[in-house]
Amino acid sequence: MNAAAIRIDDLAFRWRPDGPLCLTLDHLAVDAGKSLFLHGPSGAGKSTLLNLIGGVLLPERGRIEVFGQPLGQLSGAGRDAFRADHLGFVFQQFNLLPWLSVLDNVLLPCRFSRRRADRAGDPAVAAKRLLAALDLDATLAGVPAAELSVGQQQRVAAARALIGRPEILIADEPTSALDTARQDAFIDLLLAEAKAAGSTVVFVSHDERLAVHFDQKFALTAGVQP
Ligand SMILES: Nc1ncnc2c1ncn2[C@@H]1O[C@H](COP(=O)(O)OP(=O)(O)OP(=O)(O)O)[C@@H](O)[C@H]1O
Repeated sequence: MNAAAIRIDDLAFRWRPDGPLCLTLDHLAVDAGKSLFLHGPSGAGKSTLLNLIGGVLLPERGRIEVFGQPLGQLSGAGRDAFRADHLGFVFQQFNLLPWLSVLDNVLLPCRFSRRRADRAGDPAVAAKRLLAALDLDATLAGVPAAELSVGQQQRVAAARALIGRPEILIADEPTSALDTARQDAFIDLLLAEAKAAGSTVVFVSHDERLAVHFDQKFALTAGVQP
């Protein structure tokens, strides 16, 4: 059995057909249930690579498989459904819907994916459990996301990414707004919940100090050859 959750071979990506190469990568594999720390300087292509793994972007060359599914073999709609079913995202700016309550933000993936809703069991119960596990006060569940502090938004974004136990959890610099002690505490909570959910983690940061929390690390370097 192929235990790789993510497998990338011979990848090349450019934003415009006549533009420079943005990213090249010979090989990267992450085993199921493991955590990968992806680092590199600003502009090295970290967010671009996450979008390739999520099937939001397609490479010019190469192969990306997620749990044995080559993303390039799926249609656009197929990749959207695959992403909703199997991947949870924590974005750098969290991307919460400000007018929705904390609880409704966490429940969003269950609206877009029947599979995520089924795997959550009772989604509202699962959402409240995740919020508690991520140290968010239960009294905030009904509060609009717009009224939260940055640290609270981050925990809601993490709960939203984890609901319905996605096979892959992707986090793009989710700690950059926090001080060092709170970064470490948040990463520990995130990894503990990902482990409980059985999720494979890809975590991006330019701050290599954070690598100690993860099973595996991979560096992207800026400036690939055209
Ligand atoms: N939508 C886009 N269209 C064209 N070029 C883009 C687009 N998004 C990013 N780029 C370019 O691709 C390169 C890689 O960007 P990317 O955001 O992936 O880097 P990063 O390593 O995540 O950087 P950071 O740490 O600053 O977030 C940069 O040169 C950037 O200017």
